[in-house]
Amino acid sequence: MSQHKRPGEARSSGDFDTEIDLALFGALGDLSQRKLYPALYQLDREGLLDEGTRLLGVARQEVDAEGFRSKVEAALKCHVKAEEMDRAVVKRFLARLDYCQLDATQPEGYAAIREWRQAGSSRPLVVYLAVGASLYGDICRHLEASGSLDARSRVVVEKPIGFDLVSSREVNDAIGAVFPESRIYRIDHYLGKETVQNLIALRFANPLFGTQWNQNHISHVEITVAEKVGIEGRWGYFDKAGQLRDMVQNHLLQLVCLIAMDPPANLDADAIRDEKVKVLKALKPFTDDMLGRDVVRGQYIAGTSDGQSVPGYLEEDDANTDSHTETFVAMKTGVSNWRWAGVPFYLRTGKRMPAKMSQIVIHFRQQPHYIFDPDQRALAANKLVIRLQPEEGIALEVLTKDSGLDKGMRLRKGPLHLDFNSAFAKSRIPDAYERLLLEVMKGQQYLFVRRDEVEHAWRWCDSLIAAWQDDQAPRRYPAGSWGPVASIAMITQDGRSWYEDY
Ligand SMILES: NC(=O)C1=CN([C@@H]2O[C@H](COP(=O)(O)OP(=O)(O)OC[C@H]3O[C@@H](n4cnc5c(N)ncnc54)[C@H](OP(=O)(O)O)[C@@H]3O)[C@@H](O)[C@H]2O)C=CC1
Ligand SMILES: O=C1O[C@H](COP(=O)(O)O)[C@@H](O)[C@H](O)[C@H]1O
Repeated sequence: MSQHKRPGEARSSGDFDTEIDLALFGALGDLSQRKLYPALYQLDREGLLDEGTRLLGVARQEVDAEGFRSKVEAALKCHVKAEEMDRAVVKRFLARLDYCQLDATQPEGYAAIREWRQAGSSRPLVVYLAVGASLYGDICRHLEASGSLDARSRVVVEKPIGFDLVSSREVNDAIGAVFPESRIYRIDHYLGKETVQNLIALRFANPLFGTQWNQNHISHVEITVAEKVGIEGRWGYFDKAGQLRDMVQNHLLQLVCLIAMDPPANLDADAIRDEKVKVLKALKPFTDDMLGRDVVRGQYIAGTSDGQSVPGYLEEDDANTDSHTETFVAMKTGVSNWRWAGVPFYLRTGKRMPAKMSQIVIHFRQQPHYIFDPDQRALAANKLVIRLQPEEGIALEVLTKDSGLDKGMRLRKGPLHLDFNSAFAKSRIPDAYERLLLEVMKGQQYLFVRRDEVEHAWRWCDSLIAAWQDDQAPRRYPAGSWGPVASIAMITQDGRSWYEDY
């Protein structure tokens, strides 16, 4: 592999082993425009796209190659910061693009993909499926039947993989009938986030944490993934899913895995994924009696966001006013093994919360014998706050003596803070999709989800969904609040509270 290039400089052929051709299905959709083109452009700007790399956009709309390039350019203008737009790189990036109009369910158009492949070099083909999962099977089959694939072709698929365990198996079977597991890249974009990756470094490179990371030293773990946005025109999709399927089954459970897993033998994809699967298998299943106590479902009603009035979930465009779909979920769960016995994991995630904020808080146990002011006892435990977004960073809350002659031995809480933006100010923090696309090009799978992970995650969620069948409507919470009051009661019943130093 060669040296890293300067921004704006493309890699030349033979430089390294990430030369690919990319066929992007769903090329005119929201994900492609908001995330994939900006990420690919940034990779090009960083000199990480090989000179010969080409992209074929595939969608149903009738547009010629020039029209397609104009749409992609517009997407870049909209989603890349003005100061990061480099005209020469934009020109080079657009020149890589071509377009193929087809209905992915019909076999006819696929010959054009094979011809596009044959007109290129012998680069491996990466097929990115930025379309609904119901199309994955057809696309894989038609690609194979048309002779567009070879033994090096890879496929990238987006979440959600199915709707439950049974449907996820159908989707995985359909992809697996064409691609072996070693060439399937299931995206969970949280795994591409800088701080999420840092969990591995934090836990396994620092002996300080390695020795403390278990039920002897940790009292409980909190994970909050709060979103400020509402449904954003996605009611049709979201109402069938709900926040449990949309966020917990994938992103939050991946975070639980990275926090709870045992050290892998090495950094190979399967070594890491084997450890994650052990965590998923050890997650406490839900039983009926836990529903009222350990799980809170919520749905937002009208409220405010950034000082503006916003509608409730049932008043959003296309809404069905009877819907019981949850836009918020909080739960107490656990990992039933020696490392984590008796350590609750409190999870919560919701739409239309006051802020976009994702963080993990590791609460360490108190000292066995306390010698300071009894009034300060509640203070006396360390917390490790891992901030995933925004303002990525890690802070360890430690206790020191308050300064001043008149303070006696008063304790004061303060953070040892590593702010990624200022600590690594010279380098831009890349978007998750940049890293994930680069890893696909390199053929590295450690940031992607293996089939058994998806299925164990569904099995656990299915146990909760089954118990919900007879549950009453979700609890209401005003848009712009931290969720239903019951989610606060859920944690306070254990003598704890959600960490609020946002
Ligand atoms: N948007 C997001 O932020 C996220 C999306 N995802 C997943 O990514 C996938 C795509 O989502 P999103 O971009 O939002 O979806 P959109 O509905 O915005 O876009 C869908 C794209 O698929 C194309 N398409 C649909 N049906 C066919 C067909 N029969 N033949 C050919 N092309 C077709 C559409 O083409 P045309 O425009 O020509 O009709 C369009 O380009 C979904 O699986 C979604 O769950 C996952 C995480 C986040
Ligand atoms: O996968 C999804 O994630 C987004 C939240 O992602 P983030 O990177 O902005 O935290 C969520 O809004 C969407 O509903 C869900 O499908």
